[in-house]
Amino acid sequence: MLLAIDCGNTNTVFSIWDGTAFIATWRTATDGKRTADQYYVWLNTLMNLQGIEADITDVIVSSTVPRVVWNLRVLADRYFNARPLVVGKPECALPIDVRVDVGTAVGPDRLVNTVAGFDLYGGDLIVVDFGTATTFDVVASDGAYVGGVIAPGVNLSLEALHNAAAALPHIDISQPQHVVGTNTVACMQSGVFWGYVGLVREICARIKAERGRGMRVISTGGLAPLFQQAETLFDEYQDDLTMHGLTVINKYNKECAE
Ligand SMILES: Nc1ncnc2c1ncn2[C@@H]1O[C@H](COP(=O)(O)OP(=O)(O)OP(=O)(O)O)[C@@H](O)[C@H]1O
Ligand SMILES: CC(C)(CO)[C@@H](O)C(=O)NCCC(=O)O
Ligand SMILES: [K+]
Repeated sequence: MLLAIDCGNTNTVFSIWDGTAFIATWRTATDGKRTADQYYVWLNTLMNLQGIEADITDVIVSSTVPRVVWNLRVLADRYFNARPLVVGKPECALPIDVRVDVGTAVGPDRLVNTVAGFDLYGGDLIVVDFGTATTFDVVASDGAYVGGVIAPGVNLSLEALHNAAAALPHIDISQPQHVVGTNTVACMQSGVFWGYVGLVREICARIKAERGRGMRVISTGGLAPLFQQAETLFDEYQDDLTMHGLTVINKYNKECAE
């Protein structure tokens, strides 16, 4: 079985893939100081609690935080006797081209989302991921990653308001009843919620115009459904898009090795 690890700047998600389905998914806060032993105790406890007997033979990692990779490598080696595939490293082959400026290191999560989007929906896509940052990945007709857009994440924007302005509280995002807020929280929610609806719509429209073609918009990330409820911004929502991409990349590398 495959242990797929998607490490973002805020959260790290572990999923176990049995070759057909994900049999378990667990989330923890990303922490560069967590050791391999700590990861294993945590994973093993959850597996036992849920009665999951997983014979993990392969490990694949996508990490936007370089310093956690070392401990995840030790986890794979020490506890699963596996040499992990790390997306973005030369030994991890990708089934897509990456067409960006020379010397540019594209975030591995964006490459994985591109692979997943192309696998599920074909080419000419915009993949929008609502994580720590809100990213837009542009997928060409042949599946290549050809660039994109990075905007501040929804929660990051709310935190920035709170951190910078003494009178603004820490709040969670939700869809406000009205655009015109009549209290501080409603004003902040309106600014970020409707601001984001506009941001997504404008960026997708400009990408389509710049590329001179229609493109399907695929969304992923915990906050995408909240936006989709209010306005039709996306053609498809795929909750486990990044995890799906990791399984595709793992399979591709196994086939290449044969
Ligand atoms: N149904 C939901 N309603 C509201 N918020 C949610 C829901 N599901 C998840 N979230 C929140 O959405 C956020 C986005 O989750 P996601 O895994 O896409 O990115 P992240 O973990 O914040 O960022 P990164 O992947 O960069 O670490 C998380 O902070 C999570 O708490
Ligand atoms: C933009 C983030 C933070 C989104 O997770 C990540 O993909 C990243 O660190 N990217 C590196 C820069 C780039 O993708 O061009
Ligand atoms: K993510």
